[in-house]
Amino acid sequence: MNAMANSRRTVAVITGANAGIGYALAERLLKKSSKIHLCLACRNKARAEEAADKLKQKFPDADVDIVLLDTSSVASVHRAAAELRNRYDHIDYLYLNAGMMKVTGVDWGYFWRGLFSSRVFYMFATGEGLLVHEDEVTDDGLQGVFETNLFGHYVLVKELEDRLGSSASDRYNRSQLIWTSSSNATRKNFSMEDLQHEHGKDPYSSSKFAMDILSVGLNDSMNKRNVYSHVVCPGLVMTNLTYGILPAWFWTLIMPFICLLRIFVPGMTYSAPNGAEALVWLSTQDPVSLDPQVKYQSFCGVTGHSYVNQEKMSIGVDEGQELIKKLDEIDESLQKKCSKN
Ligand SMILES: NC(=O)C1=CN([C@@H]2O[C@H](COP(=O)(O)OP(=O)(O)OC[C@H]3O[C@@H](n4cnc5c(N)ncnc54)[C@H](OP(=O)(O)O)[C@@H]3O)[C@@H](O)[C@H]2O)C=CC1
Ligand SMILES: CC(C)CCC[C@@H](C)[C@H]1CC[C@H]2C3=CC[C@H]4[C@H](C)C(=O)CC[C@]4(C)[C@H]3CC[C@]12C
Repeated sequence: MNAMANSRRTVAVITGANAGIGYALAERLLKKSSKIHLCLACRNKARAEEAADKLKQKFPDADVDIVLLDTSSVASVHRAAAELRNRYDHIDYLYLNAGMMKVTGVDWGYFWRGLFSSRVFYMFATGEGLLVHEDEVTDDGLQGVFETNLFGHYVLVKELEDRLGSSASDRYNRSQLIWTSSSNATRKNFSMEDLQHEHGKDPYSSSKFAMDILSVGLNDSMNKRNVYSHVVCPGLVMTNLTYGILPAWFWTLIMPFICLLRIFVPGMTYSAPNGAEALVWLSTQDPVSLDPQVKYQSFCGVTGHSYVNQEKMSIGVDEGQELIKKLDEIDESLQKKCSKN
Protein backbone atom coordinates (compact mmCIF):
# COMPACT_ATOMS: atom_id res chain seq x y z
CA MET A 1 0.00 0.00 0.00
CA ASN A 2 1.49 3.31 -1.01
CA ALA A 3 0.82 5.09 2.26
CA MET A 4 2.26 2.25 4.31
CA ALA A 5 5.89 3.38 4.16
CA ASN A 6 5.02 6.55 6.03
CA SER A 7 5.01 6.50 9.81
CA ARG A 8 1.41 7.68 10.13
CA ARG A 9 -1.30 5.05 10.01
CA THR A 10 -3.07 4.11 6.80
CA VAL A 11 -6.79 4.79 6.98
CA ALA A 12 -9.39 3.07 4.79
CA VAL A 13 -13.08 3.96 4.96
CA ILE A 14 -15.53 1.50 3.35
CA THR A 15 -19.18 2.34 2.81
CA GLY A 16 -21.62 -0.59 3.01
CA ALA A 17 -18.96 -2.63 4.83
CA ASN A 18 -21.22 -4.74 7.05
CA ALA A 19 -22.15 -7.25 4.35
CA GLY A 20 -21.34 -8.69 0.94
CA ILE A 21 -18.46 -7.27 -1.07
CA GLY A 22 -17.77 -4.44 1.43
CA TYR A 23 -17.32 -6.90 4.30
CA ALA A 24 -15.17 -9.27 2.20
CA LEU A 25 -13.05 -6.27 1.20
CA ALA A 26 -12.56 -5.34 4.88
CA GLU A 27 -11.41 -8.88 5.64
CA ARG A 28 -9.05 -9.00 2.69
CA LEU A 29 -7.48 -5.62 3.52
CA LEU A 30 -6.86 -6.75 7.10
CA LYS A 31 -5.42 -10.05 5.89
CA LYS A 32 -2.98 -8.05 3.77
CA SER A 33 -1.97 -5.76 6.59
CA SER A 34 -3.38 -5.78 10.10
CA LYS A 35 -1.76 -2.35 10.55
CA ILE A 36 -4.34 -0.65 8.37
CA HIS A 37 -7.00 1.32 10.27
CA LEU A 38 -10.45 0.40 8.98
CA CYS A 39 -13.62 2.41 9.35
CA LEU A 40 -16.84 0.64 8.43
CA ALA A 41 -19.36 3.25 7.26
CA CYS A 42 -22.76 1.58 7.60
CA ARG A 43 -26.38 2.65 7.95
CA ASN A 44 -27.36 0.19 10.68
CA LYS A 45 -25.57 0.33 14.05
CA ALA A 46 -26.27 -3.26 15.12
CA ARG A 47 -25.17 -4.72 11.76
CA ALA A 48 -22.07 -2.49 11.75
CA GLU A 49 -21.09 -3.55 15.29
CA GLU A 50 -21.62 -7.19 14.44
CA ALA A 51 -19.31 -6.86 11.41
CA ALA A 52 -16.67 -4.97 13.41
CA ASP A 53 -16.78 -7.62 16.17
CA LYS A 54 -16.39 -10.41 13.63
CA LEU A 55 -13.36 -8.68 12.12
CA LYS A 56 -11.80 -8.07 15.55
CA GLN A 57 -12.27 -11.75 16.41
CA LYS A 58 -10.52 -12.81 13.21
CA PHE A 59 -7.83 -10.15 13.48
CA PRO A 60 -7.34 -9.42 17.20
CA ASP A 61 -4.68 -6.72 16.57
CA ALA A 62 -6.81 -4.90 14.02
CA ASP A 63 -7.91 -1.34 14.45
CA VAL A 64 -11.55 -1.30 13.30
CA ASP A 65 -14.23 1.22 14.06
CA ILE A 66 -17.58 2.23 12.68
CA VAL A 67 -19.38 5.36 11.60
CA LEU A 68 -23.08 5.59 10.87
CA LEU A 69 -23.79 6.58 7.30
CA ASP A 70 -26.94 6.36 5.24
CA THR A 71 -26.11 7.41 1.69
CA SER A 72 -29.80 7.93 0.94
CA SER A 73 -29.92 10.88 3.34
CA VAL A 74 -27.84 14.01 2.84
CA ALA A 75 -28.19 14.90 6.55
CA SER A 76 -26.71 11.51 7.49
CA VAL A 77 -23.87 11.98 4.98
CA HIS A 78 -23.07 15.39 6.53
CA ARG A 79 -23.06 13.92 10.04
CA ALA A 80 -20.84 11.01 9.00
CA ALA A 81 -18.41 13.30 7.18
CA ALA A 82 -18.14 15.58 10.23
CA GLU A 83 -17.41 12.54 12.40
CA LEU A 84 -14.79 11.25 9.95
CA ARG A 85 -13.15 14.70 9.76
CA ASN A 86 -12.98 14.71 13.55
CA ARG A 87 -11.38 11.30 13.76
CA TYR A 88 -8.89 11.33 10.89
CA ASP A 89 -6.60 13.99 9.53
CA HIS A 90 -6.09 11.97 6.35
CA ILE A 91 -8.02 9.25 4.54
CA ASP A 92 -5.89 7.08 2.26
CA TYR A 93 -8.57 4.86 0.74
CA LEU A 94 -12.20 5.82 0.43
CA TYR A 95 -14.20 2.87 -0.88
CA LEU A 96 -17.57 4.05 -2.20
CA ASN A 97 -19.22 0.66 -2.16
CA ALA A 98 -22.69 0.89 -0.59
CA GLY A 99 -25.38 0.25 -3.12
CA MET A 100 -28.81 -1.15 -3.82
CA MET A 101 -31.15 -2.19 -6.58
CA LYS A 102 -34.87 -2.87 -6.34
CA VAL A 103 -35.83 -5.73 -8.60
CA THR A 104 -39.42 -6.84 -9.02
CA GLY A 105 -38.77 -9.66 -11.48
CA VAL A 106 -36.68 -11.27 -14.20
CA ASP A 107 -37.69 -10.98 -17.84
CA TRP A 108 -37.49 -14.73 -18.53
CA GLY A 109 -38.74 -14.32 -22.10
CA TYR A 110 -35.78 -12.05 -22.85
CA PHE A 111 -33.48 -14.51 -21.01
CA TRP A 112 -34.53 -17.53 -23.11
CA ARG A 113 -34.31 -15.56 -26.36
CA GLY A 114 -30.86 -14.31 -25.28
CA LEU A 115 -29.72 -17.83 -24.44
CA PHE A 116 -29.99 -18.85 -28.09
CA SER A 117 -28.55 -15.68 -29.57
CA SER A 118 -25.10 -14.21 -30.21
CA ARG A 119 -25.49 -11.94 -27.19
CA VAL A 120 -25.62 -14.85 -24.73
CA PHE A 121 -22.26 -14.23 -23.00
CA TYR A 122 -22.73 -10.48 -22.97
CA MET A 123 -26.13 -11.08 -21.34
CA PHE A 124 -24.59 -13.14 -18.51
CA ALA A 125 -21.71 -10.68 -18.06
CA THR A 126 -23.85 -7.55 -17.82
CA GLY A 127 -27.39 -8.72 -17.06
CA GLU A 128 -28.49 -5.97 -19.46
CA GLY A 129 -32.24 -5.88 -20.04
CA LEU A 130 -32.94 -8.98 -17.92
CA LEU A 131 -34.25 -7.35 -14.79
CA VAL A 132 -37.45 -5.44 -14.05
CA HIS A 133 -36.67 -2.58 -11.69
CA GLU A 134 -38.56 -0.22 -9.44
CA ASP A 135 -37.39 2.85 -7.56
CA GLU A 136 -38.52 4.94 -4.59
CA VAL A 137 -38.33 8.58 -3.53
CA THR A 138 -36.18 9.36 -0.49
CA ASP A 139 -36.98 11.81 2.32
CA ASP A 140 -34.70 14.27 0.49
CA GLY A 141 -37.10 14.06 -2.45
CA LEU A 142 -34.55 12.34 -4.71
CA GLN A 143 -34.77 9.04 -6.57
CA GLY A 144 -33.60 6.32 -4.16
CA VAL A 145 -31.21 4.38 -6.39
CA PHE A 146 -29.59 7.60 -7.61
CA GLU A 147 -29.14 9.03 -4.12
CA THR A 148 -27.98 5.77 -2.48
CA ASN A 149 -25.56 4.62 -5.14
CA LEU A 150 -24.25 7.92 -6.47
CA PHE A 151 -25.33 11.24 -5.01
CA GLY A 152 -24.82 10.41 -1.29
CA HIS A 153 -21.32 9.22 -2.12
CA TYR A 154 -20.59 12.35 -4.14
CA VAL A 155 -21.61 14.56 -1.20
CA LEU A 156 -19.41 12.43 1.08
CA VAL A 157 -16.38 12.97 -1.18
CA LYS A 158 -17.07 16.71 -1.27
CA GLU A 159 -17.44 16.92 2.50
CA LEU A 160 -14.19 14.99 3.02
CA GLU A 161 -12.18 16.97 0.48
CA ASP A 162 -9.81 18.43 3.09
CA ARG A 163 -9.02 14.92 4.38
CA LEU A 164 -8.22 13.59 0.92
CA GLY A 165 -4.89 14.04 -0.86
CA SER A 166 -2.83 17.16 -0.35
CA SER A 167 -1.37 19.87 -2.52
CA ALA A 168 2.12 18.73 -1.46
CA SER A 169 3.28 16.40 -4.23
CA ASP A 170 4.44 13.85 -1.68
CA ARG A 171 3.33 10.34 -2.69
CA TYR A 172 2.39 9.51 0.90
CA ASN A 173 -0.27 12.20 0.79
CA ARG A 174 -2.15 10.54 -2.04
CA SER A 175 -5.71 9.33 -1.60
CA GLN A 176 -7.66 6.87 -3.70
CA LEU A 177 -11.40 6.93 -4.28
CA ILE A 178 -12.51 3.45 -5.30
CA TRP A 179 -16.07 3.12 -6.57
CA THR A 180 -17.93 -0.18 -6.79
CA SER A 181 -19.50 0.26 -10.20
CA SER A 182 -20.82 -2.50 -12.43
CA SER A 183 -20.55 -4.05 -15.89
CA ASN A 184 -24.30 -3.35 -15.94
CA ALA A 185 -23.52 0.39 -16.37
CA THR A 186 -24.66 1.31 -19.87
CA ARG A 187 -24.60 4.60 -21.71
CA LYS A 188 -28.00 3.95 -23.29
CA ASN A 189 -29.59 3.86 -19.83
CA PHE A 190 -28.15 7.24 -18.81
CA SER A 191 -29.22 10.73 -19.71
CA MET A 192 -27.75 14.00 -18.45
CA GLU A 193 -31.29 15.43 -18.79
CA ASP A 194 -32.72 12.74 -16.51
CA LEU A 195 -29.82 12.25 -14.09
CA GLN A 196 -31.96 10.65 -11.42
CA HIS A 197 -33.58 8.32 -13.96
CA GLU A 198 -37.11 9.34 -13.04
CA HIS A 199 -38.37 8.44 -16.50
CA GLY A 200 -36.36 5.35 -17.38
CA LYS A 201 -36.64 1.64 -16.65
CA ASP A 202 -33.15 0.85 -15.33
CA PRO A 203 -32.17 3.18 -12.47
CA TYR A 204 -29.37 0.82 -11.33
CA SER A 205 -27.59 0.85 -14.68
CA SER A 206 -28.06 4.61 -14.90
CA SER A 207 -26.59 5.20 -11.42
CA LYS A 208 -23.57 3.01 -12.20
CA PHE A 209 -22.92 4.67 -15.56
CA ALA A 210 -23.16 8.06 -13.83
CA MET A 211 -20.55 6.71 -11.37
CA ASP A 212 -18.18 5.91 -14.24
CA ILE A 213 -18.61 9.43 -15.62
CA LEU A 214 -18.21 10.99 -12.18
CA SER A 215 -14.96 9.14 -11.57
CA VAL A 216 -13.51 10.53 -14.82
CA GLY A 217 -14.67 14.04 -13.83
CA LEU A 218 -13.20 13.75 -10.33
CA ASN A 219 -9.80 12.76 -11.71
CA ASP A 220 -9.87 15.84 -13.86
CA SER A 221 -10.64 18.12 -10.93
CA MET A 222 -8.81 16.34 -8.09
CA ASN A 223 -5.61 14.77 -9.48
CA LYS A 224 -3.76 18.04 -8.90
CA ARG A 225 -4.55 17.61 -5.20
CA ASN A 226 -3.23 14.04 -5.24
CA VAL A 227 -6.68 12.45 -5.21
CA TYR A 228 -7.22 9.62 -7.71
CA SER A 229 -10.51 8.00 -8.57
CA HIS A 230 -11.15 4.58 -10.14
CA VAL A 231 -14.12 2.34 -10.85
CA VAL A 232 -14.42 -1.39 -10.30
CA CYS A 233 -16.83 -4.13 -11.32
CA PRO A 234 -16.76 -7.02 -8.82
CA GLY A 235 -18.52 -9.37 -11.25
CA LEU A 236 -21.61 -11.38 -10.40
CA VAL A 237 -21.36 -12.00 -6.65
CA MET A 238 -23.75 -13.84 -4.33
CA THR A 239 -24.81 -11.22 -1.78
CA ASN A 240 -28.04 -9.77 -0.39
CA LEU A 241 -28.26 -7.82 -3.65
CA THR A 242 -28.46 -10.98 -5.81
CA TYR A 243 -30.64 -12.74 -3.19
CA GLY A 244 -33.11 -9.92 -3.81
CA ILE A 245 -33.37 -11.12 -7.43
CA LEU A 246 -33.56 -14.89 -6.97
CA PRO A 247 -33.51 -16.90 -3.73
CA ALA A 248 -30.21 -18.04 -2.18
CA TRP A 249 -31.09 -21.75 -2.64
CA PHE A 250 -31.46 -21.23 -6.39
CA TRP A 251 -28.04 -19.55 -6.69
CA THR A 252 -26.51 -22.40 -4.64
CA LEU A 253 -28.16 -24.99 -6.88
CA ILE A 254 -26.76 -23.46 -10.07
CA MET A 255 -23.28 -22.80 -8.65
CA PRO A 256 -21.63 -25.59 -10.74
CA PHE A 257 -23.19 -24.12 -13.89
CA ILE A 258 -21.94 -20.62 -12.98
CA CYS A 259 -18.42 -21.92 -12.33
CA LEU A 260 -18.39 -23.66 -15.71
CA LEU A 261 -19.72 -20.54 -17.39
CA ARG A 262 -16.49 -18.81 -16.28
CA ILE A 263 -14.83 -20.33 -19.38
CA PHE A 264 -16.75 -17.77 -21.43
CA VAL A 265 -17.80 -15.25 -18.76
CA PRO A 266 -14.93 -14.75 -16.28
CA GLY A 267 -16.94 -12.08 -14.45
CA MET A 268 -18.86 -14.87 -12.67
CA THR A 269 -16.82 -14.36 -9.50
CA TYR A 270 -19.62 -15.81 -7.31
CA SER A 271 -17.99 -15.39 -3.87
CA ALA A 272 -17.60 -11.99 -2.18
CA PRO A 273 -13.83 -12.40 -1.55
CA ASN A 274 -13.37 -13.12 -5.28
CA GLY A 275 -15.52 -10.10 -6.10
CA ALA A 276 -13.32 -7.91 -3.89
CA GLU A 277 -10.21 -8.82 -5.94
CA ALA A 278 -10.04 -5.63 -8.03
CA LEU A 279 -10.87 -3.44 -5.01
CA VAL A 280 -7.95 -4.89 -3.05
CA TRP A 281 -5.62 -4.83 -6.06
CA LEU A 282 -6.24 -1.11 -6.63
CA SER A 283 -5.05 -0.34 -3.10
CA THR A 284 -1.68 -1.92 -3.97
CA GLN A 285 -1.17 0.18 -7.08
CA ASP A 286 0.49 3.53 -7.60
CA PRO A 287 -2.65 5.48 -8.59
CA VAL A 288 -0.65 7.82 -10.83
CA SER A 289 0.12 4.88 -13.10
CA LEU A 290 -3.54 3.85 -13.40
CA ASP A 291 -5.75 4.79 -16.32
CA PRO A 292 -8.83 6.85 -15.30
CA GLN A 293 -10.58 5.53 -18.42
CA VAL A 294 -10.37 1.91 -17.31
CA LYS A 295 -12.89 -0.14 -15.35
CA TYR A 296 -11.02 -2.63 -13.18
CA GLN A 297 -12.94 -5.90 -13.16
CA SER A 298 -12.68 -8.84 -10.77
CA PHE A 299 -12.49 -11.97 -12.91
CA CYS A 300 -12.31 -15.62 -11.99
CA GLY A 301 -10.91 -18.70 -13.72
CA VAL A 302 -12.78 -22.05 -13.81
CA THR A 303 -10.50 -23.35 -11.07
CA GLY A 304 -11.63 -20.49 -8.83
CA HIS A 305 -8.58 -18.19 -8.82
CA SER A 306 -9.44 -14.51 -9.06
CA TYR A 307 -7.55 -11.89 -11.04
CA VAL A 308 -8.00 -8.36 -12.38
CA ASN A 309 -9.04 -7.46 -15.90
CA GLN A 310 -8.98 -3.96 -17.38
CA GLU A 311 -11.80 -2.78 -19.58
CA LYS A 312 -11.42 0.48 -21.45
CA MET A 313 -14.30 2.95 -21.07
CA SER A 314 -15.04 5.78 -23.41
CA ILE A 315 -16.08 8.77 -21.35
CA GLY A 316 -15.33 12.41 -22.13
CA VAL A 317 -13.76 14.63 -19.47
CA ASP A 318 -16.35 17.26 -20.49
CA GLU A 319 -19.10 14.76 -19.56
CA GLY A 320 -17.49 14.40 -16.13
CA GLN A 321 -17.43 18.16 -15.65
CA GLU A 322 -21.04 18.51 -16.77
CA LEU A 323 -22.17 15.79 -14.34
CA ILE A 324 -20.29 17.39 -11.43
CA LYS A 325 -21.94 20.73 -12.22
CA LYS A 326 -25.37 19.12 -12.17
CA LEU A 327 -24.69 17.23 -8.94
CA ASP A 328 -23.51 20.48 -7.35
CA GLU A 329 -26.78 22.13 -8.40
CA ILE A 330 -28.80 19.38 -6.72
CA ASP A 331 -26.62 19.68 -3.61
CA GLU A 332 -27.13 23.45 -3.47
CA SER A 333 -30.89 23.19 -3.90
CA LEU A 334 -31.06 20.61 -1.09
CA GLN A 335 -29.00 22.86 1.18
CA LYS A 336 -31.31 25.79 0.43
CA LYS A 337 -34.32 23.61 1.25
CA CYS A 338 -32.69 22.55 4.54
CA SER A 339 -31.82 26.09 5.61
CA LYS A 340 -35.44 27.18 5.00
CA ASN A 341 -36.81 24.38 7.23
N1 LIG B 1 -23.48 -8.51 -6.02
C1 LIG B 1 -23.17 -8.25 -7.28
O1 LIG B 1 -23.29 -9.14 -8.16
C2 LIG B 1 -22.69 -6.91 -7.68
C3 LIG B 1 -22.66 -5.84 -6.81
N2 LIG B 1 -22.19 -4.63 -7.23
C4 LIG B 1 -22.14 -3.50 -6.30
O2 LIG B 1 -21.40 -3.86 -5.16
C5 LIG B 1 -21.78 -3.02 -4.08
C6 LIG B 1 -21.98 -3.85 -2.83
O3 LIG B 1 -23.12 -4.66 -3.02
P1 LIG B 1 -23.22 -6.17 -2.54
O4 LIG B 1 -22.16 -6.46 -1.57
O5 LIG B 1 -23.39 -7.01 -3.71
O6 LIG B 1 -24.65 -6.13 -1.85
P2 LIG B 1 -25.10 -6.23 -0.30
O7 LIG B 1 -26.55 -5.94 -0.32
O8 LIG B 1 -24.61 -7.47 0.31
O9 LIG B 1 -24.31 -5.02 0.36
C7 LIG B 1 -24.66 -3.70 0.14
C8 LIG B 1 -24.12 -2.87 1.27
O10 LIG B 1 -24.53 -1.52 1.05
C9 LIG B 1 -25.24 -1.10 2.19
N3 LIG B 1 -26.24 -0.10 1.87
C10 LIG B 1 -27.35 -0.22 1.11
N4 LIG B 1 -28.05 0.93 1.10
C11 LIG B 1 -27.35 1.80 1.89
C12 LIG B 1 -27.56 3.13 2.30
N5 LIG B 1 -28.63 3.83 1.94
N6 LIG B 1 -26.64 3.72 3.12
C13 LIG B 1 -25.56 3.03 3.53
N7 LIG B 1 -25.33 1.75 3.20
C14 LIG B 1 -26.22 1.15 2.39
C15 LIG B 1 -25.87 -2.35 2.78
O11 LIG B 1 -26.25 -2.12 4.12
P3 LIG B 1 -27.38 -3.03 4.85
O12 LIG B 1 -26.71 -4.33 5.17
O13 LIG B 1 -27.75 -2.22 6.02
O14 LIG B 1 -28.48 -3.20 3.85
C16 LIG B 1 -24.69 -3.30 2.62
O15 LIG B 1 -23.76 -3.08 3.62
C17 LIG B 1 -23.02 -2.25 -4.54
O16 LIG B 1 -22.66 -0.96 -4.91
C18 LIG B 1 -23.47 -3.05 -5.74
O17 LIG B 1 -24.16 -2.25 -6.66
C19 LIG B 1 -21.73 -4.44 -8.49
C20 LIG B 1 -21.73 -5.45 -9.38
C21 LIG B 1 -22.23 -6.76 -9.06
C1 LIG C 1 -29.73 -19.76 -14.87
C2 LIG C 1 -29.36 -18.48 -14.21
C3 LIG C 1 -27.92 -18.13 -14.39
C4 LIG C 1 -30.32 -17.41 -14.62
C5 LIG C 1 -30.11 -16.07 -13.97
C6 LIG C 1 -30.53 -14.99 -14.90
C7 LIG C 1 -30.34 -13.58 -14.34
C8 LIG C 1 -31.23 -13.37 -13.14
C9 LIG C 1 -28.88 -13.26 -14.03
C10 LIG C 1 -27.95 -13.52 -15.24
C11 LIG C 1 -26.82 -12.49 -15.18
C12 LIG C 1 -27.01 -11.81 -13.84
C13 LIG C 1 -26.36 -10.50 -13.57
C14 LIG C 1 -25.31 -10.07 -14.30
C15 LIG C 1 -24.54 -8.86 -13.99
C16 LIG C 1 -24.78 -8.28 -12.58
C17 LIG C 1 -24.22 -6.88 -12.47
C18 LIG C 1 -22.71 -6.89 -12.63
C19 LIG C 1 -24.66 -6.14 -11.27
O1 LIG C 1 -24.08 -5.11 -10.95
C20 LIG C 1 -25.88 -6.50 -10.53
C21 LIG C 1 -26.40 -7.88 -10.75
C22 LIG C 1 -26.26 -8.33 -12.20
C23 LIG C 1 -27.10 -7.46 -13.10
C24 LIG C 1 -26.73 -9.83 -12.28
C25 LIG C 1 -28.19 -9.99 -11.91
C26 LIG C 1 -28.78 -11.38 -12.20
C27 LIG C 1 -28.54 -11.79 -13.65
C28 LIG C 1 -29.23 -10.82 -14.60
